[in-house]
Amino acid sequence: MGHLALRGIRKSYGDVPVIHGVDLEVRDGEFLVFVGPSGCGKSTMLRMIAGLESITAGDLLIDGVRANDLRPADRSAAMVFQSYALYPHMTVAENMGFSLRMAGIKKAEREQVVQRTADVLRIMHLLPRLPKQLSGGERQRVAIGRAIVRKPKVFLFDEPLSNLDAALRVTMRIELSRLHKELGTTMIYVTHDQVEAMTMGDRIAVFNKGRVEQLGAPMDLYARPASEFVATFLGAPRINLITRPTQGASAMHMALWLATAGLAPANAHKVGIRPEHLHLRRAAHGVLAQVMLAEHLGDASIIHLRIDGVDELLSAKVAAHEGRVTPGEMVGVTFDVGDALAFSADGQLLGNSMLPP
Ligand SMILES: Nc1ncnc2c1ncn2[C@@H]1O[C@H](COP(=O)(O)OP(=O)(O)OP(=O)(O)O)[C@@H](O)[C@H]1O
Repeated sequence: MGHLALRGIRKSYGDVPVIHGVDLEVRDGEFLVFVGPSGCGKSTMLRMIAGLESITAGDLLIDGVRANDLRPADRSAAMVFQSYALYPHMTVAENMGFSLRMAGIKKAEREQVVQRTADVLRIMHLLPRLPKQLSGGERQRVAIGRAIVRKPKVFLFDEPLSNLDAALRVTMRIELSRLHKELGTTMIYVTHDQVEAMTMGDRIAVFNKGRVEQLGAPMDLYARPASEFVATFLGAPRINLITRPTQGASAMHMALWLATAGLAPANAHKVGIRPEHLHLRRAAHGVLAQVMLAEHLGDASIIHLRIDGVDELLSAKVAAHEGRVTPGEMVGVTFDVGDALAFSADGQLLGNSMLPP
């Protein structure tokens, strides 16, 4: 089992509160991602679960048992860090077996567990090596192996892939997802990378300034973000936000607002529309825009557009054939109003007049 309940968790450093009351259930066997911008408190939250930071107020329950005052070693939670923290003078096999040795497990049994774990992680060939003889990705696998041998109820990952290059990060993402399926152990994974969050999590908790802003399945959060903050944080390029035009706004700003916010509630302050929901047409169709920059990615293009009187550029993500435009060119922008999200002046998703129920 590996069920966690966080009830009203708060954390202050001295007089400074950094976690303002988090309530969260982590299901047994779930892969839960904590995501959010730098400084929002996700690492602090993870470290409180691990027992590396004290909990100022609230209750942490692991399988129904209050764990606030348990020592890290007694929580059955294994943490994997961004820096691998391997013992440099020990071989991979010794590193992986270290916690078992400390627990007084006999050599033969230790070796068996290490071999089996190395097999799962596909690092059998690395067992005799020293950490300095490993690549970054291999070191990270060993660090994970060292956590697995302890058979914890929950794995805690603190940005484990951020020291790896882009290609290796993709490979390790897939590896970790496979490992999660194979082990079926509860995992909590901290990252500021929304792609990792979207692709790895069964559910995502989006943190903002020491609070959980929204919790849910990745695609639900993407399609139905509770706030402007969540809408902006998930998705790259980021969602386009169009502010309600005030008196004296340009005709094109008015046209853009009416086109996107046609069905929005009367108190809509901003409308968001994702780049993949914008389409480019000839200038006579839709809202008139000028191409400022075209980024061709091969399979798709990101087109940055200026609309007369609108401060921020809009970005459109279109198929390569649709993206054959040149800077300076005038195009028409169209979209399906059903794809637009309306937000109130305080950034909350409004009504659902534009979304299917
Ligand atoms: N030991 C500490 N003493 C005082 N303040 C701290 C301490 N550790 C963290 N903080 C503060 O608590 C807040 C949350 O920090 P935390 O490291 O949890 O953020 P994070 O979301 O994990 O950010 P990052 O992605 O940059 O690691 C920050 O404002 C940080 O400055």
